[in-house]
Amino acid sequence: MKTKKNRNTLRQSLAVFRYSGRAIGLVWTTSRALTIILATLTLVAGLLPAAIAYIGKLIVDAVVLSAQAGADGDISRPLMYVGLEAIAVILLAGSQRGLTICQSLLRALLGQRVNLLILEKSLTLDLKYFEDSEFYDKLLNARREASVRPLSLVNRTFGLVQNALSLVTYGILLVKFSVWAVIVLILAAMPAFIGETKFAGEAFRLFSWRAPETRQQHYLENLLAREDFVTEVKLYQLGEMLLGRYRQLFNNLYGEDRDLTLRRGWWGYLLSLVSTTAFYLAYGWIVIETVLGKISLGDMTMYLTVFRQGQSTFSAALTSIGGMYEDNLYLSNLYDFLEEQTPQPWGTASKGINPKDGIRFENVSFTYPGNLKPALQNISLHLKPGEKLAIVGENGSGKTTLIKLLTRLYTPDSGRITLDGLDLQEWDVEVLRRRIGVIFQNFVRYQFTVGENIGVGDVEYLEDTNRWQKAAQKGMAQPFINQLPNSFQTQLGRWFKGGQELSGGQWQKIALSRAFMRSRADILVLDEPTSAMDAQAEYEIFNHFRTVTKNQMVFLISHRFSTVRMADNIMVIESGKVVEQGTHEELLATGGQYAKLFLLQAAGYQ
Ligand SMILES: Nc1ncnc2c1ncn2[C@@H]1O[C@H](COP(=O)(O)OP(=O)(O)OP(=O)(O)O)[C@@H](O)[C@H]1O
Repeated sequence: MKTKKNRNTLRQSLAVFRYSGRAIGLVWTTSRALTIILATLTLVAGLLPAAIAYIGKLIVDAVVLSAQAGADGDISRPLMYVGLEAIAVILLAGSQRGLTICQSLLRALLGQRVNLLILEKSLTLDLKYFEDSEFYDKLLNARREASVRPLSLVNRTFGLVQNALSLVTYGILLVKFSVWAVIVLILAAMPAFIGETKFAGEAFRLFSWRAPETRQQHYLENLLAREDFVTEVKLYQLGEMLLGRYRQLFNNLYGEDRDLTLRRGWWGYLLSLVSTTAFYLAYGWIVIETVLGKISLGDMTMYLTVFRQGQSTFSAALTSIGGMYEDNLYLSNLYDFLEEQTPQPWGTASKGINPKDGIRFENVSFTYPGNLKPALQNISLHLKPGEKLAIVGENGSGKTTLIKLLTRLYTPDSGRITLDGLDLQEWDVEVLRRRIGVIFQNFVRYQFTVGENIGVGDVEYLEDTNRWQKAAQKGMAQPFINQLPNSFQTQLGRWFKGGQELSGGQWQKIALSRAFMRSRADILVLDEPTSAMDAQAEYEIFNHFRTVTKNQMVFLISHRFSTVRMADNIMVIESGKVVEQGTHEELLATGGQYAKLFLLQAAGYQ
């Protein structure tokens, strides 16, 4: 039982090195040359202190010998040793300076590398991961300190190797004095070593548990300090309440921090007393042996150096281990994130079986992860090339979800969606997405120029001013863009110098133009494209709609019936199910849900 416990404690302590290998691997792949230099300098810096201590002994012994010989004494030998020590000290200083330079260079390279790894991984992940709070915690943990922790671990690992080398060589020098002294010193060092690893582990667990609270804190900071929230925070007078929550979170976290810091400091001090006492007992022993004439003055000088430096090397090693554990555990978070399972490999098809078939939904059902109620149930529809479909339904009926399935942001739980006769899953997702132009309700307002805000609709032509203009014309954005100070070159948003803010409707025109920018796309998805536009703009879009989307299949979601009428076919959904389908005239004639809502809205205008 006891041995098992001991083994566990040992394993826990050795876990310090679990991620060191990976961190070194990361450094190795980041810059081989720097890793080799770092390793070499570490070796030199680790071995030289013992060599210097030994030369010190040679100096004293040679001096004593020469002094005893009086006037005939040999002065050249002690002086040669002094020269040798000077060279060793110069080398040591050089290697330490070299280590600092390597670390500075690596800091920049490694920070960039790890950040890139994290961002590249984020790109491969499905939308569902970003809606999952646990995943966010992982992402936050990985991104927090991504630029410093890996290098810190490498520095500490190498630092520890350097300290260990020094301690081992000190040990070798000391063995000559007494094996027992070495054994006692090692045993006396163990409690401090184990204590340090234990507290460092605790610090990490605290750090991981806290991810949700830290995320809440970041969120509150954002609410209080970002321009998109500030209007509402001021007008609803939320400032004090939000600050109160922020303070409360800090106080809770600080309480835990303070406890751990105090315990760690107190125990660290107590346990290090054990090793210090052992050190000084051994030191006293050496003094006695010298007085008794059992060892030379040179030996005593050497042991004196070994003890002084051994003590400080040992505490440096302990500090390294303490920090290393935290770095290590940070890396475990990072790898947790990087090794998050990516979705199964996507299909590879770039062409369908029957290009004239268009899009079909066959009995498609879908429930969001974590929800009980399906968002869509048994949806079937068919859209031939060039046809326009409007989807109508009350809030939460499943319209946007249908679009998310079509754009393959989510995968149906049952049934299938085909494009040109081929299941969406079989399509190469890049090819598929190139065929779709889309504007969502919560489109992104990039803090870029007007032109780029439209250009992002087709990154291949991001900077193509001709295409910007054509898209802006289709999206009804051209007239107001012409009035902006720098036309298409006007910087938008307030984050960067000279940025202009647009109105809600103007932004929507930019977003609509962005969808039209994807002129090669034959599927256009418009989720509430005109909800913020004035009546005139909407009327004009309505008039030109058929011409500008002539060859495109269009999915149009709108609560405005004036817009809905643009479509060939209208589908009414309720609680995730299709309840009516037909042309505007057909649905009016049926006198169902559509007719009811249409008449309701029309009555509002009379
Ligand atoms: N990311 C999500 N995770 C979990 N549930 C979701 C998510 N998005 C939507 N839902 C749920 O799925 C249902 C359908 O939502 P959807 O966004 O498709 O509605 P909608 O018809 O587009 O509504 P609106 O007219 O308000 O835009 C709703 O009950 C909603 O609560």
